[in-house]
Amino acid sequence: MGEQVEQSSMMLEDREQLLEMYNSIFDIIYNWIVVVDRQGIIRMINSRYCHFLGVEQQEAVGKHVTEIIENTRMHIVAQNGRREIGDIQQIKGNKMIADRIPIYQKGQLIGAVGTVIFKDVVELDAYVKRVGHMEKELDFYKKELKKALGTDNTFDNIIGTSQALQRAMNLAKRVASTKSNVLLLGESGTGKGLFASAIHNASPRSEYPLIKVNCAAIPSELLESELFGYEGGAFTGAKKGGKPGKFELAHKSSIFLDEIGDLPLNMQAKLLKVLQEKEIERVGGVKSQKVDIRIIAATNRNLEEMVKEKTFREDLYYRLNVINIRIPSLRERKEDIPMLADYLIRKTAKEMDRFVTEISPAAMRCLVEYQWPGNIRELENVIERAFNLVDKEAGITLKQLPTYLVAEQETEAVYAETSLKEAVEAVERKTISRCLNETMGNKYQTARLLGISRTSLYEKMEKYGIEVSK
Ligand SMILES: Nc1ncnc2c1ncn2[C@@H]1O[C@H](COP(=O)(O)OP(=O)(O)OP(=O)(O)O)[C@@H](O)[C@H]1O
Repeated sequence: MGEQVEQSSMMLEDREQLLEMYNSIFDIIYNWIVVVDRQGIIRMINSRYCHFLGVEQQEAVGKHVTEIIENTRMHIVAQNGRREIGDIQQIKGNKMIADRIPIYQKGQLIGAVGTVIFKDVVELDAYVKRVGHMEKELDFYKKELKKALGTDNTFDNIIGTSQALQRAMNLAKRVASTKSNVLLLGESGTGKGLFASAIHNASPRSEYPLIKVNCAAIPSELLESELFGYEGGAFTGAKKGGKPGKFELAHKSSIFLDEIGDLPLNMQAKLLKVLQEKEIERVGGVKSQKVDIRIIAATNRNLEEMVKEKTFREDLYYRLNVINIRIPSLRERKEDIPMLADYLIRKTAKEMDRFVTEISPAAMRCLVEYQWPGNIRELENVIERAFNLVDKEAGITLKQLPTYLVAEQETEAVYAETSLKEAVEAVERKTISRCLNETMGNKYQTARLLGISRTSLYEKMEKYGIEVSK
């Protein structure tokens, strides 16, 4: 008996909770809703609808629906039990789309529920079109902005299958979705910027643009206002309304601090404060503001050494070094060079609107053997230069590669996999370059040393694209 009482009181409690929940939903729902009984008396009406009608909820409930809502047919539906969907109803000068649905309980008609979905059909239509158009436009500009900022790269743009690169990529992919700060280490031109974009674009923050700062490129006296922004009148020459800094712009996004090793000590302290307090204050400002940012830092310097030498703050180093990814140099992954060269040739051909797609085996061999101190950026430059020298739709050969690059190779290595003609040309090219170096660019002496006429030397220099540096 006691158990039964307990059970039914629990059921009652459940019902009350359920009712309370339905009431809340009814009230917060975006649509405007009214419920009438069979006599057309309003039993429920949500506050949004009341607000539009300009009546109080308590005032409306209990009144006949015709007293509260113009042109209503709710009392008719509550009588005849026939649903009306999509009826146009004029209320307070607005055209509304009204749905009126009879309510039955155990087969008995007990009233009706009515909803009004938007205040004006024409406006709704125009609104939907406008929003759709704006969304498309926004998407377009987001993409364009990313392209313009060079931040539209994803992991698909990182070329290379070598183990060394794949290891770095796998780690980067794993950490992309986390909130952790990332430190990218690697020589200049290895792709640190590319990795930073790819990590950001694979993260939940990718809706917002990646903000880039090259710490080495901004004069130290401007760095603070660049990073933190300033209030109007903060200093002479300050913009009237002030200017947001890069940290502020990176709110909810990621900030790429390139060349972090070049950040002066005073700015290191300020950056540390941002990381600890997650707040920034504009130069000349009085109040601080919260920022939610993820830091992706990069450097080609040895930060550990710098910490030892006390030129880089140890506490900042640990904060930034939560995850560090070392990007291998091109020398450490020579097997990626052919694939990279092909990719860059295709990319350059597209950018320059040219049909060059081929590279001779000797030229490719030369690229693979070279030491690439400037890494992929240097490879990009070499390919772009070759495009400027190559005949219209011909392929790239040794002739279009810079002398320093070809001269570095052992001639045997060059002609081991090439045609006799190319091998002869490679030897000629190399010999001429060497002689020109020896004679410090003196063409008369070079021609004599080589036993050829000066005209012939000029012709060959032009053929091989050899230039004498002044
Ligand atoms: N694995 C790769 N695949 C394709 N392109 C690459 C790759 N790595 C780098 N690049 C390209 O090489 C160029 C140099 O890369 P990036 O600027 O990212 O190097 P970095 O390490 O940031 O250089 P720095 O230290 O000088 O700023 C860029 O144009 C980039 O797109």
